[in-house]
Formats: sequence, C-alpha cells, structure tokens
Amino acid sequence: MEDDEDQEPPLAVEINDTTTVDLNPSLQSLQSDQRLDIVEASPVGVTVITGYLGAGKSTLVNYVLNTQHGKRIAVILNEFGEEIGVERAMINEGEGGALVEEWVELANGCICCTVKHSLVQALEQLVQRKERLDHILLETTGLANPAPLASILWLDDQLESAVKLDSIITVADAKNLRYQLQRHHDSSSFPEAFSQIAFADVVILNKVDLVSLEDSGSALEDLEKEIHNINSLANIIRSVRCQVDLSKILNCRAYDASQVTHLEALLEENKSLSTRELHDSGVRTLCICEPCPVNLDKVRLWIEEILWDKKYNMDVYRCKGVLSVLNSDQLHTLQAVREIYEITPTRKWRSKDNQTNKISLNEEILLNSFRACIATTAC
Ligand SMILES: Nc1nc2c(ncn2[C@@H]2O[C@H](COP(=O)(O)OP(=O)(O)OP(=O)(O)O)[C@@H](O)[C@H]2O)c(=O)[nH]1
Repeated sequence: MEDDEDQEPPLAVEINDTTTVDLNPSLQSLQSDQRLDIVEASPVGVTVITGYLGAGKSTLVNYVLNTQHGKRIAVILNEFGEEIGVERAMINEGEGGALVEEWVELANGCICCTVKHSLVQALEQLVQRKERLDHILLETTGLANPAPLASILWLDDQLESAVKLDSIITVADAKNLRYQLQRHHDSSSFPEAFSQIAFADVVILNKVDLVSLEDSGSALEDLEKEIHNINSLANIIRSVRCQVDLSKILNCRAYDASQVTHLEALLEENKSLSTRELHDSGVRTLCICEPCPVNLDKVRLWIEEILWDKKYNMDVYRCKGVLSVLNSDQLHTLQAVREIYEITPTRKWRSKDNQTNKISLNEEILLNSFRACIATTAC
C-alpha cells in the first residue's frame, strides 16, 4: 500500500508548475529530469486474454484491434507448435482502429509452463519501444492456466515498472460452459476452464446468441451464478462475438490496490497444484499440413462426419484451420467448437501466404481422412 501511495501523488504534484516558482534553477532542472524519468518509467498495461478452447479469444483481439480508439496496441500470441500460423491467420490487424505495433508469437509450448522465458524477453523487447506503445494484449492458448502468468507479470523483478498487469479477461463460451464445469465437478476434467474463471477480473460471457436460441429461460442467469460461485469478484459482461464496451476491459487497473489480496490468495492456492492438476492430460492436439488444395464439399462432409456423426468415435472439442480451396483465390478458415462449425472465405491469398492447408485436431486417424478431401485434379 505504501508503495502505491508513494508512486501516484508525485506525478500530480509535479505537473503543477506553480509549485516550482520559488525553487532555484538547478533544483528546477533536477525536478524536470525527475519528472521525465517518472513519465518514462510509467509501465505499459498488459491485458491477459484467456478462456477455454474456442471461447472467442481471437474474436476479442480482433474486435479490440478493429475498434476506433486510436491506441497503439501490441499483441502477443501463444499457441502450440505449428498452430501458431493458423492462429495468426485468424486475426485481422486493425484498419483505422488500433495500430498493431508488434506481433510476438510464442510457439512451441504453453505460456504457463514452458515459454515463460520467451514471454519475459518478448515483453522486455516491446517495452523498449514503449514511447510508441499504449497497451499490450496477451492472448494465451485455450489450455493455459493464468496463475503462472499472473505471477510473471505481477511479481517478476526484471519486468517490474516496465510493464504492469492491467487485468485478466476470461472469455467464457456460454454454450459450453455448463458442460465444462459439470465435467470439472464430476471428473476434474477441464481444470483450465475452472482456473481461468477463478483468476478473472472480468469474465466475458460470450456466445449468448447460441444460448438464447435454445433456451430463453434463466440459462444465462444460472451461468452467471456458477461463475460467481467460483469467483465472486469477477465482473461479468454478456456478449455476442465479444462486442463489449472497451472501457470495461482495457485500463482496468485491476491490480492497483483493492484486488491484490485476492490475487495473492489465488497464487498461494495454485502453488500447491501439480502440472497434472493444472492441465487436462486427456486433451491432445494434432496439426495436419497438406500442400494440395482441397475440395470444399468434401471438407464439409468430413467435418460433419467427425463432429455430428462421431464417425471415428472421437470427442473433438476444437478444430481450426486455414484452407487452400480448389479454384478459389480466397483464403478460407475452418472453425469448429464441439458440434458447431463454420467455413469462411476471409481474404484473398497474398503472395507471402503459405498455400498449405493447416488443420489442428486431436487424433492421427484424422490425417488420412483429411487427405481424402484433397481435390483429385489438384495434385
Ligand atoms: N455464434 C457465435 N459464434 C462465435 C461467437 N464468438 C466467437 N464465435 C465463433 O467461435 C469460434 C471460435 O472463436 P475464436 O475467437 O477463434 O476462439 P478462441 O478462443 O480464440 O479459440 P482457441 O484459440 O482455439 O482457443 C469461431 O468460429 C468464431 O467465429 C459468438 O458470440 N457467437
């Protein structure tokens, strides 16, 4: 508390020039140097965007980047292995909205376990340019536990004063949240979905359009109660496609004072958990890369057999991919979360695009079935 009180008031006092009139010139210049130091040292806020697989994290990043607010925002993405290219293709840089200063991709590992060092380095590099940077968004993988991240951003000595944890925003999938929490309750599955809510300052209850369609009753209120049972302090915002009031999620200063005790208690609780408890060992990821264009009708049939008919008897929770489609100059993306999927032409291929189809899914058998979607005339 004392530190916080020491840091903030001097800025306000020094900006008021009338207080320096009586000072001798050398002291005045010393004060203005100090003032510069203080301004330069003001940390860049980091918003951690977390949430379970397919909840809408990239949708939120896209929304922030494409909304008119004039802020210069850097984005740090973390994905597993080769999936990073897929993730990157899903996010559109802002047009007339945010200025994307920097994309930092942290591949080959989960940010909460294996790439902590790269994260610290990436943040350090970004803030060296901070005179042109207003804010940093850090999108985690859907399987990240925010606890280690919170400790890095909040407690790391190297980063102290350069960046500052602004808030942890958890995007929750209103259609699938009940299922995730039920499974967590019954069999400790989905530990990440649970801890992501426990650590959130704000929970965006996203995809409410899908809930209202099938249940116009009290489903959303019930979900909000469940969220508050896990984390009574979280502010919950309902949304469709993460279209939220940005003032509620950026510059929240959630760790300035009042929340610190809550965070400390959560971090303490998390220290005792093993990696097994932090992560669901039943979840595996497969990335398929095929160089030939595909037949879109066959891809639709393939994904419907997997998701709807359970043809291969697999529980595929999340699928995302970038498709090169026969006779099309458009980049297509494939997105699926449990039984809902969409294939969307997004933009024209650019020469720098890699024309390889990339799909990330769970099991090796899918590799062969996907190969059957390759257009026979194409290769
Ligand atoms: N109906 C509906 N679909 C949504 C909404 N928000 C996002 N989606 C769709 O949900 C899918 C997943 O969204 P993403 O933003 O990629 O989710 P993510 O959390 O970044 O996914 P991962 O990085 O794989 O964990 C996409 O097909 C989105 O278009 C929503 O509010 N309503």
